Amino acid sequence: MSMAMTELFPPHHNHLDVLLCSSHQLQRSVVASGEKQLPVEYRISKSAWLKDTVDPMLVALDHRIAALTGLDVQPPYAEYLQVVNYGIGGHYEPHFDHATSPTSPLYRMKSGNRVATFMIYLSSVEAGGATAFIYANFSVPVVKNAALFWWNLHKSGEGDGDTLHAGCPVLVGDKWVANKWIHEYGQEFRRPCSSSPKD
Ligand SMILES: O=C(O)CCC(=O)C(=O)O
Ligand SMILES: [Fe+2]
Repeated sequence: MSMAMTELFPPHHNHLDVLLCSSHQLQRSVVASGEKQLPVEYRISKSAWLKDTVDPMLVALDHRIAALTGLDVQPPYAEYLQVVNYGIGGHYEPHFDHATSPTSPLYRMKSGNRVATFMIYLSSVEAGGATAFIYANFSVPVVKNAALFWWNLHKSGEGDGDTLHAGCPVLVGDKWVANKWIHEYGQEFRRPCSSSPKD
């Protein structure tokens, strides 16, 4: 598994605060379960999906993500931005971002599986809330304006088990993140396939 961490904007810039205005759209988060999307006790947060048309900031953000990753993030090659808010005790237990079953609702976009995750921290927190990579054995603290990027799939298209990760419980504070999930289709010439299981 390879991962990159970047600073999307300098730490005290508030470019992304406009995304917090999505709060009126926030609803209890769901997860893909079989063919459905359901609220579950292992993901306690609220989230909202933001189309690029909501604010020009989102178009600029897409351009920044495309420049940093070299990937095509236009729909349907990537999902809309998902803004997530965790209160005290909010968490997301260990999971994969990619689909692990062929009947997953993640395939409804007809652009393949989630090849990569670009996750932005929109806030810091006073305590707790780190993103923990269970098998890779490290965790990333919540630092406002930092972003994480990782590949969920090997170049063969197989899921990478080392990407199992969790959002640890928030102990003090209010945690905001945004996810941009990038799909396999559209990236064929940007991240070519390989039949080697190691790539
Ligand atoms: O909140 C985090 O640190 C992780 C979030 C996450 O893994 C997800 O939304 O899929
Ligand atoms: Fe995740």
